[in-house]
Amino acid sequence: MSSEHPFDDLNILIKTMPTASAEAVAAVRARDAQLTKPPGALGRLEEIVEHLAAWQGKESPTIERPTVVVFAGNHGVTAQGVSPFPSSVTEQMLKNFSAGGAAVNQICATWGAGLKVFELALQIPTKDFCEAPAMEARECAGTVAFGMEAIAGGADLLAFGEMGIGNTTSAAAIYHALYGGAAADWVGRGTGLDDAGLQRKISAVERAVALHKPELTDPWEVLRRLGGREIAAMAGGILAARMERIPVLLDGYVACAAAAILHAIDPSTLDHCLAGHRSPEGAHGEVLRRFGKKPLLDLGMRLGEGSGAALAMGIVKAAVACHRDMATFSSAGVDNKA
Ligand SMILES: O=C(O)c1ccc[n+]([C@@H]2O[C@H](COP(=O)([O-])O)[C@@H](O)[C@H]2O)c1
Ligand SMILES: Cc1cc2nc[nH]c2cc1C
Repeated sequence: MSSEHPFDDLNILIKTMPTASAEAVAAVRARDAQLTKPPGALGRLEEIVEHLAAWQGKESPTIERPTVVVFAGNHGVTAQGVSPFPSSVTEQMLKNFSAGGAAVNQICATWGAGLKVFELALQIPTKDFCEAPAMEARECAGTVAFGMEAIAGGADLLAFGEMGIGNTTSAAAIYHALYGGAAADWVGRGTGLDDAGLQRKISAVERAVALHKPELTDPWEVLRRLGGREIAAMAGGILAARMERIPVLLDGYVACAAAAILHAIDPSTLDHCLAGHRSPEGAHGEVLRRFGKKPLLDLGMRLGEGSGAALAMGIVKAAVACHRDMATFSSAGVDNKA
């Protein structure tokens, strides 16, 4: 980050993003027409392969190193009584990820996907954004940059996930700041708040957005004031994936708050992303609608940790396997339609 304003380099990078390969999509469509099935019969699996080809820039897309990257952070806003779980769970879950005991470990193992987990200064929670900006500008931009570095390792499909007690309050505040309406439109029960807790959470989001409103002129400022480190790092990861032409599967309600920051800067920043799933938390469905993305899965999952996107990796792998390995009408001696 060499520029005067910590986010200037990111804005410049966004202006140089690669675009989709129309040639690769045309090649996929040509092969698809020869495969032993009625045209269009694999439905969205066909669109998935076109998406991968467009963004990998490959006529024959590959999923050899699917990887889930999870970032973890702690949140000062938990002081407002907005989560039923204590902040200690964030670090304890990191140990659980390392030991292979979390849900996302099992889902990744099922598909042979890699899992990388990064903790972001868990001992120093972000500031309570009901009282002050969550992060300093350099800290926030530096964490976005950390997220960009974290994708190194040769992945050909990425999903970004998070762990952070209190972070559904941060995500709700980001959505309320970006999209307006009432705080209650964007707030859900997170890990299972009761009615009184839900009212505290709505009040916290209302007060935070009202406090910061005059300064929320730029989406990066929304991230800095109302976000968390894991949300900043996911935004960096999504952006770096785009620069490396790696398609991304978006996870749930919290992961999409990172995507929403990028989308507010320039909607085309999410063109390389598919929505992995829809979480029942808050208004995730409405957020995906604003992105113009239809989720691959809708299984009532509201866990976070990248689990919904990780599960959708299996669908994506199957789509690629069909495209790559199905026989053609001529190779299998199957009569094509007249
Ligand atoms: O991503 C989602 O759709 C989602 C919905 C509800 C909860 N979570 C997870 O639950 C944690 C935050 O919940 P909370 O109630 O502490 O704000 C955090 O670790 C998230 O990964 C995640
Ligand atoms: C136990 C637990 C596991 C999680 N995984 C992601 N968020 C979580 C929140 C809790 C509380």
